[in-house]
Amino acid sequence: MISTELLPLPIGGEWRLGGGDAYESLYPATGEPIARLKAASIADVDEAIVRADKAFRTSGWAQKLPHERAAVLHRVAQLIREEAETLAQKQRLDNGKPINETRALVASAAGTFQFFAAALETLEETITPSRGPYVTMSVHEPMGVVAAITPWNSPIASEAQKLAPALAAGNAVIVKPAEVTPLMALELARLCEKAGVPKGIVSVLPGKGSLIGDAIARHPMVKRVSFTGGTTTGKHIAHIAADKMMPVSLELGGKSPTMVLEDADLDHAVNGVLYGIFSSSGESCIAGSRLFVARSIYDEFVTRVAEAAKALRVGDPASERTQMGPLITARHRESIERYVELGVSEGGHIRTGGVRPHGDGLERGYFYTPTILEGLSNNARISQEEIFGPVLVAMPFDSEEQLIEQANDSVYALAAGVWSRDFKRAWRLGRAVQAGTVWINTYKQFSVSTPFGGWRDSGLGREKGREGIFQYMEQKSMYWGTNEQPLPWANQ
Ligand SMILES: NC(=O)c1ccc[n+]([C@@H]2O[C@H](COP(=O)([O-])OP(=O)(O)OC[C@H]3O[C@@H](n4cnc5c(N)ncnc54)[C@H](O)[C@@H]3O)[C@@H](O)[C@H]2O)c1
Ligand SMILES: O=S(=O)(O)c1ccc(CO)cc1
Repeated sequence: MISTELLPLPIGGEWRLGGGDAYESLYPATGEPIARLKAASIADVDEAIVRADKAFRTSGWAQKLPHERAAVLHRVAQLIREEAETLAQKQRLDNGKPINETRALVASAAGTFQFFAAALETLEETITPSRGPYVTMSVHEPMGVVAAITPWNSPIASEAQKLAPALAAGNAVIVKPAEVTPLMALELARLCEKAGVPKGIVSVLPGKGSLIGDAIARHPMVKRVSFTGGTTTGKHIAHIAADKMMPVSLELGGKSPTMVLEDADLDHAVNGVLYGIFSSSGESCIAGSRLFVARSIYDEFVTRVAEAAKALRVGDPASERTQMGPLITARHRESIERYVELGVSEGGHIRTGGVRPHGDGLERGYFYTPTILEGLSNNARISQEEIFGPVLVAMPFDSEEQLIEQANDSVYALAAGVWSRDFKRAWRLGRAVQAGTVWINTYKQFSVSTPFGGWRDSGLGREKGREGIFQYMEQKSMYWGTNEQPLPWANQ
């Protein structure tokens, strides 16, 4: 247990208990409580937002010069690094990811603050070509109060990805973490305050999405929502945004194809396919959950992937040897089990996995074995719907045309992988596949300097990259008259 005390929340500049129901955050590896807190209430939502608006207008945060705000963000990055191990251990307890993964997430959060500090400090406004006796400039202003609504699968990284650019842009930020993983947002708010972000600029409101997330998105003072989560919730938020005429960015689900051609480096590809689907227990929006393999190498390749999947070390997230931890909740594991049953009822057969592992105390947590299904078409429901777990559907393909048609036959278009030694074929497929991110001879690599986002039901807008800061700014064009020449109606 991290603390037996109820954890206070930063609400409008004050750390106090939420006004909602008390609940416990559970360690997915054992089901034991690790923290207790009271969720935010609707009254907390209003208070946090009204105070955030005041802090935006009066605290001087928005008026700081870029290098001054950047210095504060650099301090946040430094504080994250100073507390990296404690944060990584807390993140492990909060969502059950193996410690090696949570260390990487914490490092990426620090890198994100550093990157957006640099993006802010080097941001240049534009002088546009003049078409008259004036100089025209395009400048950017902060929006006011913006909201970050995040999922449970990579909390510190998802939250830093929104908080850092939103703060860099000069806004006040309301963070709504997933109910089951509230700890990292609380830690980031604490570190922001310690680094010099004024009180009231960052509030954290954990609680039920349909209540607290919904109320935040609907609040008239919230000027933008940056949302990461499921497509159904994303569409709901898009409707709210349409009613308010509010810009919104949506990082949603995926069902990403990985394509292995007969000329691929098979050792490398086996490893890439495994990592693509089974790291983070498959609880990853960009999980490579549909595997297409050239028919001539299909049997050999899938046999190698299945053998390697069986050998993955599933277990204690605290151990550095562990490759796959538990799933987030018992309920989520049940949903994955139902999908696997559905796959079998649709005619698929389980090549490996499909069960809960036993021994070493694993029965206490929400563990599931790495699972591969075969014998299904790309039209099967489990080939089309996001499972968000360690379940791979393997399918052979006969031609590049058929491969592209099937890879693109999905409502999702978040990411894709191509494995081939032939540069021209890899290029052709990489260009033809519809996805926000394509990895060639690698998978699940991220860089904060590269834009990320999805097409179709996988989302709207892009996070990260230098342009990521513009999500949180309004654009303004300014015309400066340069001579005394009268306007057409002068003296009339
Ligand atoms: N594209 C990406 O970058 C990315 C990254 C990680 C996860 N995801 C997606 O996230 C999903 C898994 O996360 P999840 O189960 O937490 O998603 P979710 O949509 O259930 O919840 C995400 C967040 O939205 C809140 N929420 C839920 N209902 C809401 C409502 N009616 N109004 C406002 N807020 C609401 C939740 O409390 C949570 O904070 C998967 O679909 C995954 O693909 C996408
Ligand atoms: O793999 S995931 O944890 O789902 C994830 C989180 C954030 C991003 C965006 O950089 C991509 C993948």
